[in-house]
Amino acid sequence: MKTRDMTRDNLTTARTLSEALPYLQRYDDAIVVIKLGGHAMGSDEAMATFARDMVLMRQVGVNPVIVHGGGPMINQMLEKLNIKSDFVNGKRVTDEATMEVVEMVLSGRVNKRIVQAINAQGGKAVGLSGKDAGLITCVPTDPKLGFVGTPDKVDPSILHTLFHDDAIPVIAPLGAGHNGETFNINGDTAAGAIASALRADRLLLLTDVDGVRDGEGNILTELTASQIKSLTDQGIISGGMIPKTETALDALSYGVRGVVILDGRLDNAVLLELYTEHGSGSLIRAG
Ligand SMILES: Nc1ncnc2c1ncn2[C@@H]1O[C@H](COP(=O)(O)OP(=O)(O)O)[C@@H](O)[C@H]1O
Ligand SMILES: CC(=O)N[C@@H](CCC(=O)OP(=O)(O)O)C(=O)O
Repeated sequence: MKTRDMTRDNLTTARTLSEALPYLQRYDDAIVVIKLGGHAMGSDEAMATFARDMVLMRQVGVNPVIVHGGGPMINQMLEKLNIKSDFVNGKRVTDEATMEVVEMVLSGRVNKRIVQAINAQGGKAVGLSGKDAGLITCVPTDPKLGFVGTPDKVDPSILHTLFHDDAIPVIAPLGAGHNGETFNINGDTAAGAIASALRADRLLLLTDVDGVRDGEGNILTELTASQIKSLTDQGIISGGMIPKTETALDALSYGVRGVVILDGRLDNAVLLELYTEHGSGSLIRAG
């Protein structure tokens, strides 16, 4: 994507959609999948800025698809209900009671907060989960993780219908099982599966760090598959960063053009990545 005289300054000082719009080149029918992690969801003001960016992208012809997380919000609700929760390699061990809470929190409060924020900015957001319209069908990831699912089949036809109708899909990371179960999918994994099925131009993983760090704590602005493997083997990539880098490599192997792991708490994080010369965060490309 090229920039038309877009700088960080004129983007972040634009107060209204119409002030920012002239700086954004049209990019018709590009598909950009954005994973908004729970840690990247900030105040109502930060959510409004994110929502404004989504509406701007749609206005210049891009089809944004938002896949959200909500791990911290699930934790809060589980705590209130006195349900203990453990993670293995960044994935929540999910029994039946936990699954119920995960679905209520993700498909309910978290999904609708994003939908409402986008609609308040003049967009037409539609909230759904992977269970709607056969979007994501799952198989169990590992019997030890309970109802944690790995996407087995993704049918993105509902997303094309929404694009055609000028709508912005907002997707909660849940999937249907082959036997009527509900599965909890790590948000990054769900975003990667959707980006792959859509052959997206970009997958952006928004989180609470400014990229992937090496052993000395420096941000790696570009990363290769072999660096990811070596950093993971050394334990430098750990916890919640594991599903992100795994997702990046999978998505690239399915034809997604590039994956960026970046700080979603920055103002205009998505537009700065897509429209400024240097972008931000860690870019992972094929090859
Ligand atoms: N090498 C690394 N570089 C950067 N962050 C890392 C690394 N290894 C582990 N992390 C951790 O991964 C976290 C991001 O994952 P997670 O908490 O699951 O985010 P989100 O909720 O946004 O999906 C960071 O806050 C950081 O603590
Ligand atoms: C299987 C699994 O771990 N699912 C996640 C789904 C939410 C998520 O991914 O949220 P973040 O992106 O905010 O971390 C969970 O239960 O927390």
